Amino acid sequence: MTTPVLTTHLLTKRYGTQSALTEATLDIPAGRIVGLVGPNGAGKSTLLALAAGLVRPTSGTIEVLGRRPAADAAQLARVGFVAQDTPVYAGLSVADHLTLGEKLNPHWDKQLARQRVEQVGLDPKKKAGRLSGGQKAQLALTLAAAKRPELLVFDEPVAALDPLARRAFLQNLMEFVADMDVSVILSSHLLGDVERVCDHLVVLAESRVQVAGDIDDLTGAHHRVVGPRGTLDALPEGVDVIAADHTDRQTTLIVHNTTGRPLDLPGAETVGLEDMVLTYLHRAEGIGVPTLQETRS
Ligand SMILES: Nc1ncnc2c1ncn2[C@@H]1O[C@H](COP(=O)(O)OP(=O)(O)OP(=O)(O)O)[C@@H](O)[C@H]1O
Repeated sequence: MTTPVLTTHLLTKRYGTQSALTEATLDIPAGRIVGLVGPNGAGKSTLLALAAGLVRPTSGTIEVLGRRPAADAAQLARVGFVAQDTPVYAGLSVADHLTLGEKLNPHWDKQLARQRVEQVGLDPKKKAGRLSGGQKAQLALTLAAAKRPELLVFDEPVAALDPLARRAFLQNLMEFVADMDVSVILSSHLLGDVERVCDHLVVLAESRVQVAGDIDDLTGAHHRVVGPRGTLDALPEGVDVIAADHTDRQTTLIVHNTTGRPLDLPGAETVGLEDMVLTYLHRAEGIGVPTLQETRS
């Protein structure tokens, strides 16, 4: 069996009295492109920093590729991490970055680095400070990729990019991931991007994991059920109500069917990824399901 890419158990990180991540329990299989979504301050960067070994847990456990994050040089080499602001050295040229990468990384893939720079049209002589946001993101991806990691971790890789550059970057990332046999975890505010690129989802809000799993499984297991008021009060065991809205005559529920069997309720229809995620985010904020319609307008 392949080692999971990320496992956490009751993982908690506090800064003083501020809870950044609370009792997160996750088990993410290898080979996925994982989208980590949630509002500002939800704990996404904290989870990624814990995975990269940049910060230590307050309590609970975390393993990345079966080992403690940043346990030693060998473990560091297995993970490529690109922080939120796609950090590059403004005063160094693109070529200088590749030289530095080669010096610092034992498994540096010189050919891959050179090829990618050429393929995405970066001028090796250009100083990184003069690159556009998209080009900086491409350089940061190249540096992380040429380490030949087993896991690439990106904190909001496309946040600074315009829609076209974003699409190009994500397309390029997908092609490259398919070629390289690498797992990816990326955080994003953009559900459309996550839907296009990712096959596994973690929703964080209020420092807690709200829901996690393979996207196809999750969207197949979340349903909107509408029925006359009073008829949906008793649901089968394993069908959890995520949100409920009642009018005088009618009840609308969003349910998570955890039974593994088809949901046998009249009028049930699956909800899309966006509605599912918004339902969890509203629930975390204590807002009911009726706002689903409002959020669309
Ligand atoms: N170094 C720190 N010191 C104190 N508090 C911190 C620190 N880092 C994060 N926090 C707090 O922890 C919480 C989670 O922050 P985090 O940066 O992980 O959220 P996020 O989901 O990545 O947010 P965003 O989408 O805005 O980047 C926030 O309330 C934040 O203020």
